[in-house]
Amino acid sequence: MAGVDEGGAPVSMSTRRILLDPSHLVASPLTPPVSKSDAQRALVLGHLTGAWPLPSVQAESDEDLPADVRVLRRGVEALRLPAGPVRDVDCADGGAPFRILATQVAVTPGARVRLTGTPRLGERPHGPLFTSLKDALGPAGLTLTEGQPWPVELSAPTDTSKVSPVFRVPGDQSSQYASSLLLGCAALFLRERRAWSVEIEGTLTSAGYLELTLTWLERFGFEVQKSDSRYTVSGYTPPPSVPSLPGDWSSLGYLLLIAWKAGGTVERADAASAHPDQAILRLIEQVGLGTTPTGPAHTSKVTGRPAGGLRASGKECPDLLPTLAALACVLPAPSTLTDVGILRLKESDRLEGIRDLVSAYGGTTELQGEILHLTPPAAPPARFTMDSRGDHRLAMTAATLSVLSGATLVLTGPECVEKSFPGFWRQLSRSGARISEQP
Ligand SMILES: O=C(O)C1=C[C@@H](OP(=O)(O)O)[C@@H](O)[C@H](O)C1
Ligand SMILES: C=C(OP(=O)(O)O)C(=O)O
Repeated sequence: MAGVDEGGAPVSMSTRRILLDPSHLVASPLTPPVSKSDAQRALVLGHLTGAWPLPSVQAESDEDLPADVRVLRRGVEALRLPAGPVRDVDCADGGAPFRILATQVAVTPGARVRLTGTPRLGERPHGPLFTSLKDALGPAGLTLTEGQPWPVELSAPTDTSKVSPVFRVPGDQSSQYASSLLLGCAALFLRERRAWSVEIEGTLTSAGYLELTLTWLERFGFEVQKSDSRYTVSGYTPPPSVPSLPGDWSSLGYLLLIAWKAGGTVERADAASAHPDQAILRLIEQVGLGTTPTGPAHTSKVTGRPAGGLRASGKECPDLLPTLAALACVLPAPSTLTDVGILRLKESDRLEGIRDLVSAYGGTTELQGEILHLTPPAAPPARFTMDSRGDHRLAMTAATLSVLSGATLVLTGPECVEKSFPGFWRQLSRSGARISEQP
């Protein structure tokens, strides 16, 4: 969770500091957690179609389960209780869990839920999703009230069969609005047996995540028709088996770079995954690094010598941009990140976070509209410091840069990795990085 210091600079609310010494790396196998984006979709669809508890989430050890997956599971459990008093669900820092749950509450007949979260989650944009829910389901009796910013309290209608079956939502701030509403359409289709649609207005950002939602709907047996910017859930046939969950490609982004540096391997790198961050494979190839399958299935090693700079877009893979910024800091030429505006709306202002990290490492950035030019330092520093601002991706990016460069890192607020990758520091230790608490 992020706050600001006396001078107004963003800082982590945590005062815990660690020192990371990357000078004794050893080749070892590194394993990512389950993908939180895949698991959240599968949990909702498992709940709707009778696959509960979801076997593939049950199979994960609780200590390795991303906090966002635990949030979503708690929310669904609240919806499965008999109708009764208002239930409280703390969404912590989870953007997707909060947005997905808001719609699921709204489409669960008679549900009454009070959602809360961190101050940062409260200030991230949610208005267009709420407006869409109220426009479509308000006439049936949905009420949605917002605190300042918490709690967000929803009371769902008991009968939605008379309203027009369409949600309209803008696509430019977050794909999560459309994904959340489409999962809502699946719930409404199952109950009413009539087609429900999401109409996306304007351009859609992070489009790969809406594709991921479509993939999961299809895996669970839903038929979804697409025409222009309208997605319609129009059929359901139970699938022969409940799909399993892949490892997380966002987390594999850090691990692939660490494994490259340490000469180790990554596991659970499933090329059949539909996660947008699998783009990391193509993006590292761009600069001369490549993966080779080795040993057991879904295990790879990374080899190569970087040549040139990289270019990547926040529209395609927003969550990889911090990771790629770390790689860009050790490349022999400047790099370019495009469509970076979306990064301001994440767990922290990640655009500012990336620029601060590059500068702490001795590099420079220049922002031209939506394009960030990044130039690595002529010589790497021996040591750099960073505050995670409570943002898991900034914490893991800073650690990755430390490993890639050999520079010692002093990091404030390391525990935020819980959100997507609770075992990150353990995995890093496996590759020989020495982590100690700082007074
Ligand atoms: O749907 C999802 O699971 C996600 C969508 C993306 O967000 P936006 O669509 O808000 O860019 C991504 O950044 C986030 O980590 C997870
Ligand atoms: C932005 C992220 O997640 P969310 O939007 O679900 O909080 C993320 O994990 O980087």
